[in-house]
Amino acid sequence: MSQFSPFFNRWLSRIGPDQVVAILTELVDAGAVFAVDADGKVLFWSKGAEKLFGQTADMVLGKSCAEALGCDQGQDPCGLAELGSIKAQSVQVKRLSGGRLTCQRTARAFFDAQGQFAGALEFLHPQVSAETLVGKQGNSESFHGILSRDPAMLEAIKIIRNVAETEATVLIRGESGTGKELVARALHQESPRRHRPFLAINCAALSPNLLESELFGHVKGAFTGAVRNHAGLFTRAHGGTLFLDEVAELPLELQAKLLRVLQEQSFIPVGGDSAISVDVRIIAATHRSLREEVKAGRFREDLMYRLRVVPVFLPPLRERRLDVNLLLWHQINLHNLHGKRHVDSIAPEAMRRLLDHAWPGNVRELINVVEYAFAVGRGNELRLDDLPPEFREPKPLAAFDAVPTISRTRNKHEAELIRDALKMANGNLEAAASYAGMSRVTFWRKRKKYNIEGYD
Ligand SMILES: Nc1ncnc2c1ncn2[C@@H]1O[C@H](COP(=O)(O)OP(=O)(O)OP(=O)(O)O)[C@@H](O)[C@H]1O
Repeated sequence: MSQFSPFFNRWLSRIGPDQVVAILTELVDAGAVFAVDADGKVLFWSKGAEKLFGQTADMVLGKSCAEALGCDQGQDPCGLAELGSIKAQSVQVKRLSGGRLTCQRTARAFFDAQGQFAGALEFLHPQVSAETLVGKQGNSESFHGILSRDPAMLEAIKIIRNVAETEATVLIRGESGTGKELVARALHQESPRRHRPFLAINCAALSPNLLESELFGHVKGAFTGAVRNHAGLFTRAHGGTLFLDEVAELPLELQAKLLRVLQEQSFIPVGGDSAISVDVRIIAATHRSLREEVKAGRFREDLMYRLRVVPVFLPPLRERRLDVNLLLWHQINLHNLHGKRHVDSIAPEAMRRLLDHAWPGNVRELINVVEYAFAVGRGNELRLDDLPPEFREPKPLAAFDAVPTISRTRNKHEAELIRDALKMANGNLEAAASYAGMSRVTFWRKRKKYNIEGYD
């Protein structure tokens, strides 16, 4: 279905397309939008771009965008004409006030009827450093947007760093929302293929026929509705990386076809009669055990060995309590940067619930919980009332826990919270109190109460 109503064009010409573009780009908060022509000369420079880079439209219109932005990325700064689109690329741009600013760049090229590059639309927004985002957290680990302090995650990051330079096929295992796609993107960014496309597909999301056509493409007339040739993801990802999410859901017939690409770097599009050669690195991901799938006869053993040359495991968030705090503050600081509310502490009861939560949706769920808290709550403290209902319901007591009193349960959580906070802060009381969402005095008092020593 078209995204436009049949009346859109009429409405657009009544208001004026330039007005609409200017207003639309103003709605994109904290970001710069600009358009360039086929020679890379700036045609449009949004108010956000003026604010972000300190250069008014008068100063840059008609200049080359490389000059306007002061990009220092060599001869072909973008590669955009060749790639067609760029997503979340990290670039350094100059500010009129001096200094350079690291931005995330997303861009889309346009091509005329002859297939010639006809210009592009770009969106840049400041990439805030992990240090700024995690604020009080101190020595955090951030790798291409992956934040973690958990030893198992850091191990996974180490493997990714080492394996990125090679051509090895990587299989990422982890529950939904643990960051499998983020990790796959990081691997691509670290690899020599970083200037080529990174494409992703969820193998569970499409019917077998559609999936085959999406992956391998089809030729005109291959089936009813195939009115023109369609280049599949393997063709479009040539030279780059293809991320196959939920690979365990790939139907058996497509598993054979995938195995062939991995072995021979070639495939035949649907309805085609000749093989196309490609150079694509595969990163696959699954929340299931491929071994179990092989045992159940649902997955080819030979393909499993081809895919899991380097297996990487991402633990669920409930097993990474150190990360819950880190990611919470990361998200809070993101909202603090852009929203009206400024949160600088978390009420102890809220913190306890957050640390105790099972996080079935992992980091994705945590992101949503913070968004919820900023939408419904007010004030500088994030309180229990700001959390979604499932956090506020009283927790059922475990059957084997012979009638523990509420205060005993609470004390246990509180003591654990204090121990965790001290560990995270390497014994620094000020930082530990802030992790636990308590004032320094309360933290000190509770620490005494539970007789928690060390870390000084
Ligand atoms: N360690 C992390 N640090 C920062 N952000 C993270 C981290 N892990 C995940 N995220 C964020 O959580 C969200 C979910 O991550 P992602 O899509 O990579 O998970 P996934 O495992 O691929 O999920 P699914 O299997 O459901 O597709 C994304 O917004 C991602 O940026």
